[in-house]
Amino acid sequence: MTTMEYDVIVIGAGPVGENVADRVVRGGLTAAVVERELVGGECSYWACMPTKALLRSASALRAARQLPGAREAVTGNLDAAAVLARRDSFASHWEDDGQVSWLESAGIALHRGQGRISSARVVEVTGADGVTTRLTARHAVVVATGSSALLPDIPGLREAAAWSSREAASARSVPRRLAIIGGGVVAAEMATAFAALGSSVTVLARDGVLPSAEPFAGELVTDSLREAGVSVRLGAEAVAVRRDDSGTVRIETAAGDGIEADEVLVAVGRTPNTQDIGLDRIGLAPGAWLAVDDTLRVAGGGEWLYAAGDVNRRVLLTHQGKYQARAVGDVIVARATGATVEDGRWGRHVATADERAVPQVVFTDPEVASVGLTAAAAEAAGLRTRVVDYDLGAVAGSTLHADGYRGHARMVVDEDRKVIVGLTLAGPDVAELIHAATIAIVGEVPLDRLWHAVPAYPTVSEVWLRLLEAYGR
Ligand SMILES: Cc1cc2nc3c(=O)[nH]c(=O)nc-3n(C[C@H](O)[C@H](O)[C@H](O)COP(=O)(O)OP(=O)(O)OC[C@H]3O[C@@H](n4cnc5c(N)ncnc54)[C@H](O)[C@@H]3O)c2cc1C
Ligand SMILES: NC(=O)c1ccc[n+]([C@@H]2O[C@H](COP(=O)([O-])OP(=O)(O)OC[C@H]3O[C@@H](n4cnc5c(N)ncnc54)[C@H](O)[C@@H]3O)[C@@H](O)[C@H]2O)c1
Repeated sequence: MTTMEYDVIVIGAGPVGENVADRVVRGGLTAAVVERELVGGECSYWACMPTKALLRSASALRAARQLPGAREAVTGNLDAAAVLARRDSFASHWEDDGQVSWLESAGIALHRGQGRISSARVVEVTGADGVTTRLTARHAVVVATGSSALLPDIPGLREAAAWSSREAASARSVPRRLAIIGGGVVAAEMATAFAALGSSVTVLARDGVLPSAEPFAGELVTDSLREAGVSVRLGAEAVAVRRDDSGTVRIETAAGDGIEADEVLVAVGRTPNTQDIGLDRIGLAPGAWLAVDDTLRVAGGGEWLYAAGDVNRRVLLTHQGKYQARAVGDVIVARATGATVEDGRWGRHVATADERAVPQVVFTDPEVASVGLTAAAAEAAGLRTRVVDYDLGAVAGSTLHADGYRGHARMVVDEDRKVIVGLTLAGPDVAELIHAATIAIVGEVPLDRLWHAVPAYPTVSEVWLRLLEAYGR
């Protein structure tokens, strides 16, 4: 068996693994990434990029239709084939040569195949040809293997060839009828996308729509899905699924209803890609999420083992995973070179923003942009809070932005420290507004000082002033 040695070995070349490797190479170490599918991972080919491409054209069309003058210029409907073609290009036609070239230019070695840890600091890579190469790491092994769609234990689901988010994101055509099991982020975004593309969509949202967001966000998205013709069944639970000989899928609910569809998408969360990566060889449980400390070192895994991105379950988002990648890359370099490790709160080598300052944008209609804690999460965390709500449609900038602009804003204030701990905006085009709130939360900017951060007139950002006025000085 061929053996090769590097300073750092990263298993998984998704957005997180690529960034870990880049960071350690920039720090002067050598690095190899191991990838069994496409360099770029879930995000590039089956998640963030293709799904946002599926949503964007419909969003632009909606925006034009909300404006007299522009509305009259829109003469047709969404061209589904053109949307799918644009999506194909954003998924790089499911080819990774562009990302492989980037790895080469960054000085990162690539080993294609399934990576498995065989002992401390040793990873064996089995390629498609069955040939195994042994890689040894002088300093660290980083698990960045990501996650896969969870298939719940509903009888008949597997046999019915249910779609996961992968099949939805890479769909070759638009099903006439699409049923979706789940009400979270994937379900809400894909219901929005496929309804706009022409599917007749039914959502079985057992636990509600966007249940982890502020309640008003889920309510606004539910209303708009229903206006778009989607059947949103709150509280409905699928208990059996069957595809008949004609290809029709029949879903039975706990309440005894039957729903027919041409495809069924299951979107009920994720499971870690740790089943077959050799965890049993080092005393860890295969198939489990990998718990890590703030420097991303795996609990019980030895000082050489780290895990970053989805696989450690801290936050299942690309931008947070890449933030972890920068921290873990830098801390590996620091430990390898004997430099000081800055692992205090907000230190260079920790991912503490994961705790309380995570931004997320859900690209539904309306968009839901949030950062930090919801009112309920802040209360559960024991904070003494005050919640301030404001009608986003009443801001001058919003009325200009679109006729009939509908939206809502909520600010959660920690009353003991007089700082914002959470902010949620739901409304058309709010995605680009959320970073101001992230800065306010991470910077722990006191409300008294925020009064001096004056939003420009007439923008939607004036909601900041309105929220402060509603809070009072
Ligand atoms: C439908 C959908 C839409 C999403 N949209 C967004 C969004 O808009 N914004 C956002 O921030 N996040 C979004 N996410 C989440 C985002 O996709 C993930 O957080 C992100 O991909 C995690 O990156 P990662 O590198 O940790 O894992 P992954 O992207 O899953 O990459 C892991 C890589 O490791 C490889 N691998 C696994 N095991 C092995 C092994 N043993 N050997 C070799 N290679 C291996 C895999 O093939 C894969 O390439 C979305 C997720 C889904 C499902
Ligand atoms: N725009 C974005 O940022 C974006 C978009 C898509 C996905 N993502 C990421 O991908 C991850 C996965 O998304 P997801 O939507 O699969 O998970 P999710 O955790 O957002 O939602 C899953 C939903 O399914 C429900 N559920 C669980 N088991 C169920 C069952 N047996 N039957 C019916 N409902 C059930 C849960 O209550 C939950 O509401 C998310 O954590 C998210 O971070 C992000």
